[in-house]
Amino acid sequence: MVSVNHQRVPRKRTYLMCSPEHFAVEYAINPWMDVTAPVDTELTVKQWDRLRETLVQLGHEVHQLTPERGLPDMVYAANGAFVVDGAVYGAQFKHEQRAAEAAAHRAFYESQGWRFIAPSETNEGEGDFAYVPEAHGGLILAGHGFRTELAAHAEAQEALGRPVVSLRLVDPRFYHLDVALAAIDDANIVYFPGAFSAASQKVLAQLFPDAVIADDADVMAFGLNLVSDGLNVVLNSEAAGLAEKLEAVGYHPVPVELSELKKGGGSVKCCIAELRH
Ligand SMILES: CN(C)C(=N)NCCC[C@H](N)C(=O)O
Repeated sequence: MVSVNHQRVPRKRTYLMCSPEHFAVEYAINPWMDVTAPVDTELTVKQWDRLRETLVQLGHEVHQLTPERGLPDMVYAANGAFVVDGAVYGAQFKHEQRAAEAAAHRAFYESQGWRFIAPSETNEGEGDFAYVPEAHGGLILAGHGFRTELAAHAEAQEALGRPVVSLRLVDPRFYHLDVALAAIDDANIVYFPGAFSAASQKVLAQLFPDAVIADDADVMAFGLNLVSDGLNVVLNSEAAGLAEKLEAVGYHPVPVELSELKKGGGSVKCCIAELRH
């Protein structure tokens, strides 16, 4: 691949994470979860700590949500809400096993003085919503097909006052938008076209002609489940091919190992909610 000399500028972020001390695979609500596969809790906590330290070393602020016993998926903090311009659109989980997580997120945001909008439609927060602040004046990309209902996209638009572009996910392995698409800076994205319907692929190609296009190996390695500050892209260490593609266009890949959390069907992004003032 040809190396391009782009001047990428990082922007300091504020994140929310939730420690995996109660993480386990006790039920299977996505194709990646296998209740018979053992999880090493000590290693999970170690890998998660490393991820948190990586963000802090990159200069970001990381808040923590208190994990609750009996909510083994609470570590996937990105699913609890979607925050844009200081407003918080709360989650309403599809599966009852995760339903109680929504209240914990709401309590966090309300205790910190954020403007919280309670949802009446099923949606899984940043799992299915991404924000690209400088694309077309500030665009919300939203996934539906497996978890978040289409009606939640309209509700989010009313709650947050930004245009929402609905994208249909068609492959159950990529059941959340954030497995198949990520903002890599304030104006551009990386995505795996095969996760989307043909019409949604056309929409993405029209809106983001310069997007980085990921392949099968990238998405299967959970590479797109990343967080970026505009320069540094923190992503699963298994996604070496995607790291190379991003480096070739001027980003700085920061690989982290998250093998244990992949057993629950998530990686870097799922563990990190962005708090956007
Ligand atoms: C990248 N993804 C998919 C996320 N945003 N969240 C992971 C959620 C995993 C959880 N076991 C579940 O199935 O809900």
